[in-house]
Amino acid sequence: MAGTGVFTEIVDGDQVYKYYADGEWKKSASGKSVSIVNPTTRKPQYKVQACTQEEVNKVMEAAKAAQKLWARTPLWKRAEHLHKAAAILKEHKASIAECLVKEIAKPAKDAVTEVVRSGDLVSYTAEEGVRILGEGKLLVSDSFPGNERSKYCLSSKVPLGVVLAIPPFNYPVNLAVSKIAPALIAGNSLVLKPPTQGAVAALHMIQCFHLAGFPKGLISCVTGKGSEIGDFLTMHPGVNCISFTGGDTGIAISKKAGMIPLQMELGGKDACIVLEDADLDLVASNIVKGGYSYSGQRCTAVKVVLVMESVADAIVEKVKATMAKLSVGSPEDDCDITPVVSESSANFIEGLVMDAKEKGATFCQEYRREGNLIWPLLLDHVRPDMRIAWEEPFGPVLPVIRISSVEEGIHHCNASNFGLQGCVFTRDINKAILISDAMETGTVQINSAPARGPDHFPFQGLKDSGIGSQGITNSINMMTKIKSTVINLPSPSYTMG
Ligand SMILES: NC(=O)C1=CN([C@@H]2O[C@H](COP(=O)(O)OP(=O)(O)OC[C@H]3O[C@@H](n4cnc5c(N)ncnc54)[C@H](OP(=O)(O)O)[C@@H]3O)[C@@H](O)[C@H]2O)C=CC1
Ligand SMILES: O=C(O)[C@H](O)COP(=O)(O)O
Repeated sequence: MAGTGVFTEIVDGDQVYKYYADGEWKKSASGKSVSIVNPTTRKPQYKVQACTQEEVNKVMEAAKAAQKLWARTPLWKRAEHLHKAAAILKEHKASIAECLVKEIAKPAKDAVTEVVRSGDLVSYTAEEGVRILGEGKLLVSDSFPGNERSKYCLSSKVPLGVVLAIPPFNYPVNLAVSKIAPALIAGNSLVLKPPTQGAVAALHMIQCFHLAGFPKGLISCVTGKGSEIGDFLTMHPGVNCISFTGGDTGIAISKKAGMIPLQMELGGKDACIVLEDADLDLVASNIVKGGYSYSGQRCTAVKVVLVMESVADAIVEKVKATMAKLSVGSPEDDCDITPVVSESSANFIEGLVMDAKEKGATFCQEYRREGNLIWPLLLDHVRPDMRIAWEEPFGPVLPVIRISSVEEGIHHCNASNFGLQGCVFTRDINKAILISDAMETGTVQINSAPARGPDHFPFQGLKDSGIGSQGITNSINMMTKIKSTVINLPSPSYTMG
């Protein structure tokens, strides 16, 4: 159970979860806490410390000192620690999943899956790090005009220093470890600022890393509202790299952060283009899975369907029939559709729905909402003048735009300020490749809904969807810099003998 057994030390007598610094669980000197509201009950569920700027300063100092020693720790030993953390994480999947259910209303089975997936991600990162960080490059000077073979350049990857990780609410464990593990294997130290909704799950995950015996100060976790301590963290001179996943906040951070590497995974408006020759059953099941899993609260959710007019009626009917099988209710009951994360999020989604209603969209189901719970909704005959055609609801509401040519679909996709993923359904692989090339998104899925996983695949967004690329290998590389050592010979090496 959350906060008990090996997790007892992470919570104080007043049931406020502590923050983690210098290898210890601590209460903030602020004396203040931040309340986490359960999206289902809409009542306070947990409390976390509201850390102070002074506490952040101390964490940064400790992280800097610990990193110096960690960078000298053999790679295989760093990997060993990560494998241990992965095993402990999986061992405690039930307790961590319980927090995900209560804090972010993630359906019970998906919550367990998130933790197991996270353990696998940590192990894979340890293995990949051992492989790719052990490799370097040798260059000889005479491959460039005007040079003899008198210089040998050896380049290898070295850590950046202190990495600041800021994940979003929807995958507070998985999108935290996808930053923590690459940072650590590459020899960096790590400061985590978890999302407020999801902070307690993240603190449990950090305890698993603590139990794995990482050196003091190497990993820290400071809690508090992003709006209060976020700027102080992201503009802190002690930070050498920021890895952020979330919404528009990331755009603001990228403007404020100093001259340090940034990895930004932001929002999306993933389009699903359906051609006349597509397997319509496959399309319908992918639209429902892609559009409504975790109630549409995935950056990679299908967020607009662009379907050829000739098959639109058939697709809409099939999607409606599949949607009718979705269960709606509480995450504890493992329902498919659960309450969205907050009342403000539900209000925002409702605003998009009402705008579409006023402008004449066809409602395939009756709009229904109770508290934060919104029943899955498909909106047909959506037009470009409706907000839902462009904005990301992050909820179980999906617009269908009927198109008369593939070009129209590509045009709509590319007119978006987002460019995360997209998908195309057709039996014609040649067309699929041409459409994929034309879509301005970081990834295009052919005949499947968008998805980030498997976690070792490159994952990146164009335009307002991000900077850089994620995925295990890319994240490890991103959290290193190249160091060259040049051996200068007294005479060209091929002159001897
Ligand atoms: N491309 C991708 O991989 C993904 C993108 N997203 C996008 O994220 C959004 C939903 O997630 P959500 O958590 O609401 O996103 P937010 O951008 O609101 O928050 C993300 C994180 O940033 C923190 N934060 C808030 N303000 C600041 C600040 N000024 N400085 C630093 N950190 C800050 C938040 O903390 P706090 O909670 O305390 O406010 C949270 O940890 C959607 O737009 C979605 O598309 C989500 C998942 C994946
Ligand atoms: O935050 C998100 O929405 C995730 O990055 C999506 O991950 P998934 O596609 O594996 O669900």
